[in-house]
Amino acid sequence: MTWIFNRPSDFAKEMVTGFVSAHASQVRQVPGGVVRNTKSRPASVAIVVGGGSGHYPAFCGLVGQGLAHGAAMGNLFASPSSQQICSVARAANNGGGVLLMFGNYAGDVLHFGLACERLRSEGIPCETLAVTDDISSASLAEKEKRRGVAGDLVVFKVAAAAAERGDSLAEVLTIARRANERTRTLGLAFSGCTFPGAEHPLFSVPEGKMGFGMGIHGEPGISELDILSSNALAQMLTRSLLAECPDGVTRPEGARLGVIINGLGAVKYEELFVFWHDVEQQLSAAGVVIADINIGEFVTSFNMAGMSMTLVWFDDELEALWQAPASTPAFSRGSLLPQEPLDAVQLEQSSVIPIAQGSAESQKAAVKVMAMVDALAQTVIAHAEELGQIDAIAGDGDHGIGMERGVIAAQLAAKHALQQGGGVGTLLQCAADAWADEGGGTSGAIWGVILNTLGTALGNNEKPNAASVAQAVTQANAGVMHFGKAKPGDKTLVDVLLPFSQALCAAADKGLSLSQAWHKASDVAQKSAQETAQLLPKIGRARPLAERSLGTPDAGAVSMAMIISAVADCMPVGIDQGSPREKVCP
Ligand SMILES: Nc1ncnc2c1ncn2[C@@H]1O[C@H](COP(=O)(O)OP(=O)(O)O)[C@@H](O)[C@H]1O
Ligand SMILES: O=C(COP(=O)(O)O)[C@@H](O)CO
Repeated sequence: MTWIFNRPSDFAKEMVTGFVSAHASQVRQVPGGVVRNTKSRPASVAIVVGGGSGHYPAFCGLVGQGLAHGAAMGNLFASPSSQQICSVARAANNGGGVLLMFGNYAGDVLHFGLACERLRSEGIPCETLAVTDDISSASLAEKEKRRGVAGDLVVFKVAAAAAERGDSLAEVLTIARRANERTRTLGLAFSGCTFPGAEHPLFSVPEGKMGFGMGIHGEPGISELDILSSNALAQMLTRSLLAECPDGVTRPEGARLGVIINGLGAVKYEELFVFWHDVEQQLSAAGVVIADINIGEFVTSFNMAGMSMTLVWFDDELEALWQAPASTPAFSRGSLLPQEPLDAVQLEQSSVIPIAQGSAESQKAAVKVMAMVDALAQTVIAHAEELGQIDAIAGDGDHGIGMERGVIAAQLAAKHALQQGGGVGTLLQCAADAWADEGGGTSGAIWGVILNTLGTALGNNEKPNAASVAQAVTQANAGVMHFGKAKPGDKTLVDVLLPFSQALCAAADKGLSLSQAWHKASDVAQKSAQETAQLLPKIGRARPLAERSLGTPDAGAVSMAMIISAVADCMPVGIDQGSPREKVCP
């Protein structure tokens, strides 16, 4: 459990504020995260890392000279939003472009990808790299699908040292990719983690067992085994890691390796030292050269009991960059002359965007849309625990928490837009940004896209009708598929949104009123959500354990259907009249 907190929902924000004030000589807070508080080499590439909170020292603890220039921080186990990432990247930019780096998680990939596009459109050269060191999360043949865990540190550090020596953005990206290619991690967990104020652990491991290969958000491992002695664990992890030599290395004998023994939260340093004593013997017996060893906490899983072991297969350049000096709140090596502190600068403030006024008709419709937002928020909040339980079957169990955070923020932002005279379009767009910002994770990014597209399509002039809503939902679905790359049948919310949009279009074509069309399409959505139980996930957190999810519907599909149904309940059938029309959707 978590012992020290105020309001659970304030935990991540208060943690960053406390961290910054404790390390003010090295870092300063900006909207969305932290940046170095010391001057950087002018025109050098800025390394901006990030991801969910709850993984300290990832990610804010790794900001400082010789390592990251900035860290974008989301809520607990939820990626930061693209707006938060852009804000940190702008503050960290030294004029040499920005490399965004993160672990390969769906939410991070979506939000950092979007941030990269935005930064480029602002004229800031930008690239992304998703770290993929966790060998338990996908086979070698599909290594681009692997998750990023403690290897994050290695890839961030190598890239930062290359940026520090003056490499261009393209050169930094190349060396970071090589570091990622040559870094492998394997971990395990003995018990789950419990968030502040939560009554139950987010995930758990059966008593006396260990989740071999369990991920840092509790993604179920490859297998559940009886707990072994340190010596047996060392044999198992060393053997598995050495079995995968990177390209260009034919055998472990003689290879120079960097080793990281990483505590995942509740395991003590003393235990890690016992484990290392056993690993060292295994590595020596295998004939490798132990070029460097780090033991401690580098990427954690909040208060989960577990540990991981990372091997970095050095070449001369990687080893030199890894060994280059660095000084951050949580990771230091060598000695560095402290850089001058940054001048007090005008930092980007969370921008207050003026609310575009809606026409009288659209403002009137916005009142109804507000009632729908209230209703969907109530539904999500009431079912948050159930959504988390569905997500925990093969995912990470945080779908309910993330959706709850998202809808509460969306509700507040929508109310503000309505009070300021916004029409339907503005109300939905404000709700979209707030949802993406506060919800984070994959669902935050996706719901941000959905509401933004609906808002843009419906605008602030006309009263929405069956045809305009059907077209808007069709565009929203296209946006989600383009952005998230999920296809029908991949077991995601697309398996509800697509048939829903098609049914809505068909009903609008027949001339049904908006409420009639929505009710009809809602029935299709409910059925489609249940049908996802028969699908195997091909994308997202649940993919590595696809079989476990067979028989259980997809969490995002279920919440999507719930929301559609809550909106339907706000539309009494038969009140507004429709009339036959031209074909509404392509
Ligand atoms: N690429 C994608 N496109 C659309 N929806 C997706 C995609 N990946 C995952 N999802 C949806 O997101 C849901 C999980 O949301 P959430 O819990 O916020 O994600 P995370 O896995 O980041 O914690 C899944 O149940 C699925 O419906
Ligand atoms: O904690 C994380 C959240 O990832 P999502 O994809 O948003 O669930 C991740 O940032 C850790 O690196």
